[in-house]
Amino acid sequence: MRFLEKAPAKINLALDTLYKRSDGYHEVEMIMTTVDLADRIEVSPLKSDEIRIVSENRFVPNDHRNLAYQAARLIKNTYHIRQGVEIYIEKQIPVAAGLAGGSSDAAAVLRGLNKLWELDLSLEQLAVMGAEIGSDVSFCVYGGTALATGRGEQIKELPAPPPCWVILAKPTIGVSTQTVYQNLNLDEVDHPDVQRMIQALHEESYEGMCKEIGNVLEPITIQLHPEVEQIKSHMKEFGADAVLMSGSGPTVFGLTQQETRAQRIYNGLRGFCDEVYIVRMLGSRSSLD
Ligand SMILES: C[C@@](CO)(OP(=O)(O)O)[C@H](O)COP(=O)(O)OP(=O)(O)OC[C@H]1O[C@@H](n2ccc(N)nc2=O)[C@H](O)[C@@H]1O
Ligand SMILES: Nc1ncnc2c1ncn2[C@@H]1O[C@H](COP(=O)(O)OP(=O)(O)O)[C@@H](O)[C@H]1O
Repeated sequence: MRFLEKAPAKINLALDTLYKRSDGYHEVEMIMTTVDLADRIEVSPLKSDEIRIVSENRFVPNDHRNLAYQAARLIKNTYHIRQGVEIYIEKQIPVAAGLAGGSSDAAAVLRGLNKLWELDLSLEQLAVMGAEIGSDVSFCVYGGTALATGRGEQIKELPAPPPCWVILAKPTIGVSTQTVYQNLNLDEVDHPDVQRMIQALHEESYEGMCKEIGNVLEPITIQLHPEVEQIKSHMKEFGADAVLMSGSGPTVFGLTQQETRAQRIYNGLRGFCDEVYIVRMLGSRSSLD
């Protein structure tokens, strides 16, 4: 018996940091939503008692460094499972992009192994386990749209954003989340208004959502990698209604409600950037079923 799970990428519509905690993490307020660019995860039982990672993507580690491996090890040890598992990862999400690819793979493994080993755990229980692997894994267990607080692991469901096209453009640089956070000076932060973004989502206001997007990590990554600013400028020139970097970057996303304009932005950006995608927001949690 094998189980297939979709592992969608996320974007941060808002990312605010409140203060640095004594454990070294930042207390955050983030509005996250999944998009239909997804890895495909397949979990199947092995006769030998081992965790085997299989992926054709050369940027994805096939050992304990893989977040999918860590998820399998955690659930296996917690519930004293003696059976081994092969985890096949078909990678579609660019790696180290600010799109939570690794976190979403880990979340998909938790969901998949819950089924394979008939553990009958709730999403809440899986999300608590996910937080041990990384700050974004809990959100990825649920998918959909949510307010994430704490260091990112406290999840509160929000209404789906108004329908629109999302153009993703990833420059050919990798960004370390840790480095970006290390360079953040909390005294110089221009805070987005997360409450007004939540209100815009409740009001189903596309204009409100575009107005309130903001990410305190964006200026840090731009300072380290000025090409992010260039991509932002191009997206605006080609007609995106709102443009923001996702997470710690370097992927930039642009929003539009018009399909022809989305295509124009996509075509225009392909001249500057190798990895460009047109996607839709998945909206609500049920899209993972
Ligand atoms: C910034 C965000 C926004 O969605 O996304 P990405 O750019 O990684 O996609 C995430 O919160 C990233 O989550 P994740 O990638 O799971 O990070 P973790 O492994 O937990 O943390 C990596 C490092 O980032 C810093 N970190 C992370 C989260 C947080 N709230 N405060 C922090 O200071 C810490 O230095 C930590 O050691
Ligand atoms: N399953 C995985 N897919 C992608 N990257 C992974 C995975 N497991 C571990 N990693 C490592 O995690 C780091 C961050 O990757 P990723 O999750 O794609 O980015 P981000 O945290 O920016 O959203 C990379 O350096 C990569 O080597």
